[in-house]
This record gives sequence, structure tokens and C-alpha cells, in this order.
Amino acid sequence: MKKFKIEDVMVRSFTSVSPGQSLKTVAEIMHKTKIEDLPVTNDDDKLIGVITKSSLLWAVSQGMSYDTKVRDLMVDDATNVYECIDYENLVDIVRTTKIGSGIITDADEKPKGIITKSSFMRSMFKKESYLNAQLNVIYQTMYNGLITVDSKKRFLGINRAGEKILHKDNSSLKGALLSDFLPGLDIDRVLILGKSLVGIEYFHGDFNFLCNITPMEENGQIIGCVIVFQDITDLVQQMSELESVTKLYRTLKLIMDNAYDGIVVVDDKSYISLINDSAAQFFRKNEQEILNRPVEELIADSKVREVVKTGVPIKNKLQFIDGVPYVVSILPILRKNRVIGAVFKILFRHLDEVKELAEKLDQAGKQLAYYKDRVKEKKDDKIMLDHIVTADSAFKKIKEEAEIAARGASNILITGESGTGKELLAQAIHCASPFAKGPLVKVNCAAIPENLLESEFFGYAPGAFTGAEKNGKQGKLMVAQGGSLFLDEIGDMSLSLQSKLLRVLQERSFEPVGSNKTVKINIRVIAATNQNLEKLVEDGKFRTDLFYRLNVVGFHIPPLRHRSYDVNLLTHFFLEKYNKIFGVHIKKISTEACEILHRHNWPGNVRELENVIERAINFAKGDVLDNDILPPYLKEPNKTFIKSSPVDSLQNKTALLPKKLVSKRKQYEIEEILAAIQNTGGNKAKAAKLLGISRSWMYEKLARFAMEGSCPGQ
Ligand SMILES: Nc1ncnc2c1ncn2[C@@H]1O[C@H](COP(=O)(O)OP(=O)(O)OP(=O)(O)O)[C@@H](O)[C@H]1O
Repeated sequence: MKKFKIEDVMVRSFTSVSPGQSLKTVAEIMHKTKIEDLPVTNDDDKLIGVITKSSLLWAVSQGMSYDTKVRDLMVDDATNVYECIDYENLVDIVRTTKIGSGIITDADEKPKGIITKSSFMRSMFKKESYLNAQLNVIYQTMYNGLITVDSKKRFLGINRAGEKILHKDNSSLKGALLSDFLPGLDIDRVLILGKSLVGIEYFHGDFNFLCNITPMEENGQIIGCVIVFQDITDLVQQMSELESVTKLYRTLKLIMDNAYDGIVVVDDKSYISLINDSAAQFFRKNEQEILNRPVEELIADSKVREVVKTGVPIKNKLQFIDGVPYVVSILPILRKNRVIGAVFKILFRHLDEVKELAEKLDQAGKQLAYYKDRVKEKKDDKIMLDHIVTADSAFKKIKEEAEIAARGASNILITGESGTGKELLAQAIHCASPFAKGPLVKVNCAAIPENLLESEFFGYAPGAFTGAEKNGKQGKLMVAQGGSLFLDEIGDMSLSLQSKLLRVLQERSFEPVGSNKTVKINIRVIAATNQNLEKLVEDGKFRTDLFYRLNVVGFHIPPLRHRSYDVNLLTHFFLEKYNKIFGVHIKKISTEACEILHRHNWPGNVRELENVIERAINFAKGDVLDNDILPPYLKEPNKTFIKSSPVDSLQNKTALLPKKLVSKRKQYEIEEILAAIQNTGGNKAKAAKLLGISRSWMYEKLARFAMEGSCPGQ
């Protein structure tokens, strides 16, 4: 603040008078200078008194002569003020002096200036407006909001920050009561007791404020209060975010510390930012000594830095640490496509343990398939032949024949690659048959653990062997009584069980394990396999007599790649099915996506197509299924023709002869294109649509076939 200076207050140009001068001279000087109190000095110019206007007027009123001397009227106990007086003392003097002015003297008591009440007031006004301006700047540039209200809680003023926070301006608040704009803010204690309130939390709508409320006093009276407030909504939000980040960090650390494997996390500069207990123990380091150190100080020749640089993950690679092989993975941490760190994971289990685990997993997988089948058996959804979707003439014929065959009781053998719909056909045959009143019991000959196969089939008598259930167990043959027994993967059945099954089929009866009671059966057997049973017979792995017993009626379902009509039809069928399941509305498939689906070889047949559509619907945005959401392997051009299911040996043979395969495939394709053109009355655009391919692609194919001369009738 500006320092008080007496020169700013005093009048400098004045005239001193001597004791011998007359009243007339004094009156003339007063009139000229407009100063009503003049210093009286002696011959040494020292102040000896003051002659005032009021004493002059008094002399005139008494009829005194104008020649009366100053010494007769002057006040000699004049208030003189030293120039180095401070502000408070000066205020005192001005307040108490009788004369109404003060003479400022220097150290030699010589007058230097005069302070009159009016000059003092002027300087006070100046000072006040200066202070006001200063206050206003502080108050307006404050980050916090500030509101003043009077003792009746009426609005007095608000600063700019306050206006912004409350979204109200000064003029709109004029005349308002505090309860109008900050309802519920209690300031009574401040106004009544004169006590300040600090750190009051106040909620207003969606906002949180922190307030300090201070009383304003004048002469011991509370005349209102000042409310300083800060919007802490963001702060509260940030605090809660910080709290959740801390919680997340603790959870992450807990999970990491409890993980069996060693985990090291690095930042974008490959400095260690996190390490779990297992890894710290493994590297025999203390967490604190390794945090924020370059990763190489912990793992000498790891590729962590490389992963951080390239963003390319390294998965399940063998790395020797202290001469021991470990499986490690290094995965980049990405944020908005930028690598911001990496996770190094070391699998502590020894590799032979991993192998053992993989075997166990495989076993568990088989068991899972087995139990899944058992659960499926419980479902009594009826599958009719109409549920089998096909536009393929060969498959349509199979459906017709299956309907006729279903009416009888002959055993049926269904062959075809994996995923072509063998089980679906078996279910439909069962449902269309007189055995439909009974159950359809499935036995996956490849999934039942070898040691359980016999008891699963024939069941066992009570107490048949140690560990057996007390009351014995019904075998599948018994459960299937009056219905159908679906023997899936029959090609995987052991030779010993094959003989037992043959006996059952011949005698239509069997004996449960550990029992000598013969049970008569009335079942229809439907067997299925994706293996070439004839070849297995040739190799002595499958009994000839059983083969003929089962193959009384035989159906071979063609692979999907030979049913390109079906690709389009099934695609739309699954689209509709998964639209319903997922509650989405993917209306169509882009032409590019259709072409990709058409070009693919479908080694996994309908199951693969169903999985592709299910997955695509999961990823689809909008209402069109586009090629970008199809799995990348479908778009790799060379793979589609090479891929062939290893299961059908006939197909395997053709797969080994690419030329033959290609020409056979071409033959199929051209036949389908021509059939489509015929079905659409020669309309090629419609034919392409029916096939789910673009017109240009169809023309291109026709032209190519015509050139190669492979087009029948062209
Ligand atoms: N023509 C079809 N119409 C509708 N769905 C089909 C068709 N063919 C197969 N599917 C579906 O494809 C999946 C695989 O079919 P399924 O299990 O019958 O094949 P599979 O030949 O028995 O296979 P695997 O030999 O591997 O047991 C099932 O979900 C089935 O419903």
C-alpha cells in the first residue's frame, strides 16, 4: 500500500505574518490566499502562533481598529505538526484541534505548510478512492467467488468469479435476498454472533461449494457479511476419481501379487513401473530397488524394449534365464494406438509341467464335450427335416430319402466331413420316425473316456465293481429304449466294443456289466462319422460286419464347399438366427463380404460358417455386415483353396491333387452359376444376387470358364 506522506495533505503555498503586522494586512492576505489560518513567525522565521479568520471577525465585531497588531489577536498555543508525523497522530490532531488547521513545521520550527480540514478531507477522499480501486482489483481478480450481503441478508455485491460460478450477474441480483440465489446457506451465526465460519460445504443443484463467511463490522455493529466461495464440484469429482484409481491400483497389485506367474510392467521408456511379488522373488530383488529402473537391470537380454518400440507382441517364447528354459510373453500396452508400456510375463512352471497341463486340459475338453452332450440330451427341442436349410440339389435329395428311411426301423449310417450337419440330420430322422415317441440318446464314441465306454453303453448291475454306484446304472442302450441311439464318431469305437455292439444289433438284446440278465431292446441305431469307414474296414480298424449292419441305409452329406448355393442361404439363415438371439438388426451383408464368404473353402463346413456369422454379428456396427468384421483368415486368398478337411479321406485325396480339385470345383461353380441364371429366367443380375456374389465377379467367372472351355454347353 502507498505510504502516507504529509506533503500530500498539506497546503504548501501560504504566507506567514509577523506579530507587528496589522489586521488589515492579514485580512488582505487571507482574502488573496483563501487560507483562513496564517502562521505567525518571529524574526528568525520560527513559528510563534497563528492568526485565524475567526479572531479577525471577532476583532471587527468588537469595533477594533484595522491597525490592531497581529500580536494582540494571535493564538500562541498554535497546533504545530512536525513533518514526520504519522497518519494516526495526524488524524487525532485534526479531530481535536480548536483552530481547524495545523501548521507543519520543520526541525527548526519553521512553518513548511498548513493542513486545513478541507485539505485533509480532500486527501482522505483521494486516499479512499485509491483504496477502493485497489480493493476492487483484488476483489474482481480473485479466483474465488465473493458476495457481500447486508445485515438483512440483502445482496450488496458480487465479483466476476462469483458471477461466473453462479451464472448470475451483478445487475440481476440487485435487491435480491441471499435465499433467492444461495438458498439454504445459513449465515445467521455470522450475523448474530459476529463469528466467522470457515470451510462450510454448501450444495447447490449439481454443484458443491466451499465457503468462508466473515462478518462486516462498523463501530462494533455487524452491518453484513462477506461470503467467499469456491466451486469444488470438479475437485470432489477428481477426488473420487483419484480414489477409484487408487483402489484399482491396489486391486491390480493384489491380483498381480497373487498370480502364480511373474509379472513385470514397464512404461513407454522401458522403465519398470510395477512388479509382482513372484517376479521380485524370482529375480531376488526388492521391489523398491527395482522400480523406476531400466528393464535391462532386471532382465538382461529380454525383448521388452523391442516390444515397447515396435508394439508387436511376443507370445509364449522360450527364454533361458540362468540356464533354465521358461516360457515368456511380452505384450505391448496400447492407448489410442500408441505403445505406452509393456507387460513381461514369465511362466514359472517347468515345461514338462506345461505338457502335463496341456494333456489334462485335453482330457478335460473331452469330458466337457461328453457332459455337454449329456446336457443336450435333456433338451427335447424337436428338429424336423424342414429345419435343415439347403438349396443344394444333392442334399435336398438326401432329405427326401431320409424322410422315407425314417419311417422304417433300419440302422442308418451318416457320413460327411465335420460340421456338415450329420447330427442335425440324425435328429431330424429320429423326429420323423416312429421312434420319435422315445428318446434320442447320443453317444459320442470319441469323447467317452475308454474305461467308461462299456459301462456307459450297457450299464451295470448293483455292486458290479468297486466304485460303482450302489444301485447300479442304466446304460445308454437301456435309456434309448423305444427311441433312437445316435452313435457319433463311430469310427473311433474300439474293436472290442464294436464286437459287443454287433452282438446287440444282431440279437436285439444285451446284458448289463456284472449281470447275467438279458435285456431285450427296441431301438433304432443311427451312426455317424467323418472318417472313411470303408478305408478303416480295409485297414482292419473297423469290423466289416458291423459296417454292413450300420450301413443299411447310408447318407453322405456333401461338404459346404460343394454347396455354394448353401453358403448364401445359410449365411442369411444364421444372420436371422443370431439377430434374434442377440436382439440386433443386421439387415444385409455387403457384396464384398458375400464374395469373401463364397470364395472360402469352408473346411469346418456349416459349423465354421455359423461361427463366422455369430462372431461377425457380435462385432457389426450399424445394420450391414461388412467384410471388415470377417475374420482375417477368410481374406487370405491362397489359403482358401488349400485348406481341406483332414477327415474325409476321399476329399483328402483330391486335396492332394490340386489340379483335379480345382477343375472339379470350377465345374461345380459353373454349374451353379448356370442353374441360377436358369432359375431367374436368364436375369444375370438376379442370378448373381441369388448366389450372393457381385455381377462383375459372376461375369468375370463366366468369361474365364468360357476361355478355358470348362463351361458346359458354352
Ligand atoms: N443345413 C443346415 N441347416 C442349418 N443348420 C445347420 C445345417 N447344417 C449344419 N448346421 C448347424 O451347424 C452346426 C454343426 O452341425 P452338426 O453338429 O450337425 O455337424 P456334424 O456333421 O455332426 O459335425 P461333427 O462331425 O463335428 O459332429 C450345428 O449347429 C448345426 O445346427
